[in-house]
Amino acid sequence: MVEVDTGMECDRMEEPKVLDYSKNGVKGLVDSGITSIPKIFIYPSENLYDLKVAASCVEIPTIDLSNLYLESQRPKIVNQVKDASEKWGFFQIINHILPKQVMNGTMAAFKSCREQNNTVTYYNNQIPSNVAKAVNWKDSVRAFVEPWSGPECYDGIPSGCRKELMELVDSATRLADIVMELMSEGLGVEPGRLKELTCLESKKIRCHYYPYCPQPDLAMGLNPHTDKSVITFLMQNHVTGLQAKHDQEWVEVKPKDGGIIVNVGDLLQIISNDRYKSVQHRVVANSSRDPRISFGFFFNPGKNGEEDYYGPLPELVTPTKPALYRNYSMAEVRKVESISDSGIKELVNLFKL
Ligand SMILES: O=C(O)CCC(=O)C(=O)O
Ligand SMILES: [Fe+2]
Repeated sequence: MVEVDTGMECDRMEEPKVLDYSKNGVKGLVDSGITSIPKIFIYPSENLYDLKVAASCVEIPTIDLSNLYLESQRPKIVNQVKDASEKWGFFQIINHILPKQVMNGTMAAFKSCREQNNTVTYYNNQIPSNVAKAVNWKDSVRAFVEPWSGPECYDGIPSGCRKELMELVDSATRLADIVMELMSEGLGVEPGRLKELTCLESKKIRCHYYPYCPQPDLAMGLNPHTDKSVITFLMQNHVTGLQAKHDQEWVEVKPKDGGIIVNVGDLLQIISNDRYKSVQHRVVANSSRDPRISFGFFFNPGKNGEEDYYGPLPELVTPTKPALYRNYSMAEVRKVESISDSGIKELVNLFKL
């Protein structure tokens, strides 16, 4: 079963192929042998020009964490993280604490679950009609992990890879702690500052399966968006497709075995009072016969009360650099999230003063 909420007119949903799609996801359509894609996946022609933008040979920064605990090396690494977060909002870390066998093994387990059974519901775009250009060429599952939730929060994940994913989320959280320390130091505040704001406590997990697309120039794997999180970790298999926007160009994020892509979300742009930037990214439709697999781990503040306010860190607000955003509660963030999983700089625009 697939949940689709595109907010689009019904006539686009009336194609017979769409019925197949709702039974067994995008992968089901591909398995049925289609050679042309149903209309609901076709990007309107006025938006297609953007799909053609060639990525230049520029690459997102890669940061090697192997010498992190050598006192002489740490300032250099902090500086790299600061620079990448300010100028790119996107970087790849290597030689970190997550073993690549564990990451690759969990992605392989998810891939084989998608290919073997359909016992879970895959979701697709849940974005408002003014943003939804078309349904994305992918099948995804997700889990919301809150400080108060139990193991049932993983019920939406196929049982064949659930245990592996839960373990991976635990180790990724330990790594996020390290990355947030580096980012805090880069801002010139206490290393534990983001952790103290509970930014490691609430997590959203998305596992994506991007099947082969017979007409990749007409569809998108995932619409251009910025993440609403504080930070996001992305893991991807060997199939390319992810692109990040930098200097008005789409730059291909080349998969590195064992690498984890870190990106700044809207909430960190706000907390850092615009020092760090959330960055648009997208996934082009997969033209390779191999499916593209990716996991997104989104880290968010865990205090949800109407009275728990977040906003630019007071340490970063000065008479010459006043607060650029108002304070907000996570309840307000959740309201926006419940309407859209996607969108570009939605929270940044919403809380801007
Ligand atoms: O599949 C990817 O590499 C990107 C996923 C992503 O950006 C997201 O889920 O927000
Ligand atoms: Fe994203």
